[in-house]
Amino acid sequence: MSVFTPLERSELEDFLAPYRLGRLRDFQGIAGGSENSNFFVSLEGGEFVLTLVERGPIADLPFFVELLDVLHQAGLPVPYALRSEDGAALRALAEKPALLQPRLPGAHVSQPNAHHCSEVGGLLARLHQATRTHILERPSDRGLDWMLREGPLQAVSLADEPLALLRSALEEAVRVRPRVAELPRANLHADLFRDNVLFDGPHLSGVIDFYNACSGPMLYDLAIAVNDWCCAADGSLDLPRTQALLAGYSAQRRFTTQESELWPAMLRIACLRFWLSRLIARAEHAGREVLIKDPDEFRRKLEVRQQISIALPLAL
Ligand SMILES: Nc1ncnc2c1ncn2[C@@H]1O[C@H](COP(=O)(O)OP(=O)(O)O)[C@@H](O)[C@H]1O
Ligand SMILES: N[C@@H](CCOP(=O)(O)O)C(=O)O
Repeated sequence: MSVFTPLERSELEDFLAPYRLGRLRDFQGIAGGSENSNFFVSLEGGEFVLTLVERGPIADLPFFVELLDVLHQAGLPVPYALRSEDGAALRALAEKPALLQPRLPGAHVSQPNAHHCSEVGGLLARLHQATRTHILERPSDRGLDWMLREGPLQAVSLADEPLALLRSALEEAVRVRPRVAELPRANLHADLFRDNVLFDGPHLSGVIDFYNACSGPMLYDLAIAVNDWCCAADGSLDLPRTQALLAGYSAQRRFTTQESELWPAMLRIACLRFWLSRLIARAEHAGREVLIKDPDEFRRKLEVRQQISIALPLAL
């Protein structure tokens, strides 16, 4: 599923005129994506992506626009919102909030190697460094409070074995919460999976889909990325890719002792977050034509994260 709101050429032309980017050459709906309607838009003035925001935290769109401006100004390859001639970043099309952004080059990498992971680690550290001194506050709507609220609700539909795993993950989340609150913070992407990163050859050329972005502990963002980019087929951590991602990150920001101590727990918390959100999405969208991601992928990852043998590299 991809385009929830089809567009007529004439309404798109009217919408695009105030950007002063020349005539519309072509446009097409983008097949990937599951939340919003996205279109590749080719104009005389260049290549763009139009997003119609269909769901999610619509009231927080000004936060996303501001964060992407900050990251763009810091030189990160992100899709900031273009302004129309009267300065508007957020406009409306087909009665939906609409944003026009530059189209970033590159393609998704489904089977990353250690080099890709090193680039992702470096990018994530730059994102954190660019925001940590002036954090734009936005609590995550999928943070620890949410996990502790949703976890017990999902528990009722689980068999004994996954239920025991879920209970122990929730108990750990309660135990470590006060220490997590003390970790160094910044703005987080909070969903830095392979399908949100573009590579142009070996070069990381884009990071997209900031709709989970929030403020919070940097270690959480790192755990989310490692859990997607550095896994073997059975969900366990692949040593060369994990070390490469951590080294790419720590080349730009040193880890603290507290982060090192909480690293194993944080990897499990990051599994819990996506296990729960996928369980909820599966129940909500059953039978509908919406991409449903497998919750059991993160149950398996959580199972194999009970023992963590790869430590955070600490500077001597
Ligand atoms: N700025 C961009 N530049 C290039 N491709 C993009 C851009 N924004 C989105 N895309 C493409 O559109 C797809 C869906 O975008 P995404 O933001 O993940 O949608 P959704 O919010 O619906 O999940 C991406 O996988 C990517 O291929
Ligand atoms: N990358 C996630 C999807 C994004 O999370 P959501 O809570 O916004 O649906 C995944 O692979 O599950």
